[in-house]
Amino acid sequence: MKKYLFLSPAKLNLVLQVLSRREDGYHNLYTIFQKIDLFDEIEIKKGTLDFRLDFISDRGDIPLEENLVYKAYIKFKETFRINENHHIRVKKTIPIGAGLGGGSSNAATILKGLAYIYGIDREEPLLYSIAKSLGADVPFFLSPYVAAIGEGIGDVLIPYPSFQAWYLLICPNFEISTKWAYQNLGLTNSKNPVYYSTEVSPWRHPQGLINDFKALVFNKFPFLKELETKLKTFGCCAVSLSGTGPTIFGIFEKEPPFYVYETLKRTLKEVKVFLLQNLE
Ligand SMILES: C[C@](O)(CO)[C@H](O)COP(=O)(O)OP(=O)(O)OC[C@H]1O[C@@H](n2ccc(N)nc2=O)[C@H](O)[C@@H]1O
Ligand SMILES: Nc1ncnc2c1ncn2[C@@H]1O[C@H](COP(=O)(O)OP(=O)(O)OP(=O)(O)O)[C@@H](O)[C@H]1O
Repeated sequence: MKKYLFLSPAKLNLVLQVLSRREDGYHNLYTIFQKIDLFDEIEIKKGTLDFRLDFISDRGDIPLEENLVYKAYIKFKETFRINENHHIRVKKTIPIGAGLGGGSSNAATILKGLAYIYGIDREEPLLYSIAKSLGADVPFFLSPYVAAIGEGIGDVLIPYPSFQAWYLLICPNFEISTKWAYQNLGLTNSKNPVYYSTEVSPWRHPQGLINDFKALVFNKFPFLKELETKLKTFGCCAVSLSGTGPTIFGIFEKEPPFYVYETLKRTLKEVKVFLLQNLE
């Protein structure tokens, strides 16, 4: 029985602008995605007698039918007519519902992993269609890009440079529903995006790191605004919210901020703190 191990990375939205509402209930975006070195582990055992999913997470289980790993697995098997069974083990490290795209990344890793195992080209358009049907963030994780501009619902990808940085993440231990955030944004008019050049990092851009969910989310959870203010006092060159939150990240360009990391870990309660880098 053959066993394969895959890493499923998290993302940050360095920039997230919501431009217009669409007929299908989704929104058109201009976002900058960045993959970072925080990973879930996914092990796939091929040719087992039955199917099994072991989901190891400190937040408890997710009902099988709702798990994006299972959804991706079933869609892959149906599309490519695979009859074999598998045992899948997912070890979560990426906090769930944190704005880090963990579920979307797991789905894309299952698609990429099974494509590898069954010799299907990673560029196969059917893989992209499955990815899009699973969620707006999944195509980015399926793509080979470590950083990309996402347009459309986030699925139209243009490669973007992966600028070197240290990312200090603070992840409060509650979830923010993405659906709730989009529904409560109250977007009435369409707008044009602020475009970011590839010449300088987005945090060196004159407009800084725009995230259109900040006002909504900070208003509902003032604790996040406090975290942002605290991070700024530690001398990072920019601070923002990832996705619809609740993760707040600070950027340090030159030295790894070990002291700040240790201080925040020691003094903040009910949060997880990570010191990470961009994938290259
Ligand atoms: C917040 C982000 O993570 C930023 O990258 C994404 O925009 C959300 O991506 P996702 O979690 O993969 O989103 P999905 O699972 O496809 O959609 C969850 C809900 O978010 C809303 N949604 C999502 C993406 C988008 N471009 N417009 C939306 O309005 C929809 O109400 C949808 O019902
Ligand atoms: N394998 C999975 N890992 C994490 N969450 C999953 C998974 N499968 C389903 N989910 C569900 O998806 C929801 C969003 O989880 P996820 O960790 O992807 O959130 P997120 O990082 O906020 O996503 P995004 O930034 O894409 O909006 C959770 O409420 C969770 O129950």
